[in-house]
Amino acid sequence: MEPVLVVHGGSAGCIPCERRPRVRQGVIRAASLGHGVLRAGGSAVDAVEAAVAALEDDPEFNAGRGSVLTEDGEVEMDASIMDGRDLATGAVSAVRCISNPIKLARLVMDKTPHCFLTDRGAAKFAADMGIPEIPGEQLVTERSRKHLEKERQEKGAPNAACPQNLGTVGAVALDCRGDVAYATSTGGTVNKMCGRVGDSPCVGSGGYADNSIGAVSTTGHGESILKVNLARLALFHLEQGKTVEEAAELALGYMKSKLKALGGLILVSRTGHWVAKWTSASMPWAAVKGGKVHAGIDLGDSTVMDLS
Ligand SMILES: NC(=O)C[C@H](N)C(=O)O
Repeated sequence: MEPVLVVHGGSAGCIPCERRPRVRQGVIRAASLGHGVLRAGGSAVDAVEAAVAALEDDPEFNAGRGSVLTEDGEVEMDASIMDGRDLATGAVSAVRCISNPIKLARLVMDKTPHCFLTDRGAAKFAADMGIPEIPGEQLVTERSRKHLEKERQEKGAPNAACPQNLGTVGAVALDCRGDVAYATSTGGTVNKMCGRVGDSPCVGSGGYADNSIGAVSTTGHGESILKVNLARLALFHLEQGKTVEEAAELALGYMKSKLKALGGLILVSRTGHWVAKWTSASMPWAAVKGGKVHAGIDLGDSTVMDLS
């Protein structure tokens, strides 16, 4: 089976010109890294974890370092991962002071009888697993501080139709054995209440993976994505015989018509067809398949180059 790896860097409004090359490089680097895991014979789960961990380490994205801040000026992160072979899943929410929430979500999947740990319990589990605690400040960037400041001044309630929270990250993969997986990680929405949990750690909303259908990772207004179970909805349409493009369009279209909410998703089918689709102004994405890297940010700006 020809392996496929697709990543996204979050549905967004307009991305300022000076950031675009760094954002573009970030998604291409992560997709190439994840695809390298697949080429070396690694599993889809290992590949999506590696790709998302790379995006968490990149301060350009709203996940790990670079996460947006809560109303208290702190970083609280959510993440989830799923293995399409057996529907095994691991998720964490409201975690602080660790570099890679996606690695903790993976450990929840692999090492506990549970699917989802939160807050204090997740922190204790991280310590038990030997994950180093880092000062929360290390996750905070100048950009996220300014973003919170601006949001406080504007006192805007999160607007479903106008996503400004660039950067939730996600990956989907199909490996050489035909197994699929997804991973999604985020700092959530800027100025969110302490303890707010979004869609990203919720299986069925922030992502889904099932070997008999495919894998999907979503981004956008979390409360809306939760209400429509966006990830599972997209896979439902695929299961019903729609193409990956149609399934993505139908799921995002439903969320838009029902809730006036915008977002985006990446999807890979069990047969290796893939799509990156969004209804927001932009969504950085990159895909690697058959020696080619495809990437884009806005509608109609996608490029293809040889994998180096
Ligand atoms: N940008 C995002 O995708 C935000 C994320 N879906 C959340 O609401 O937590």
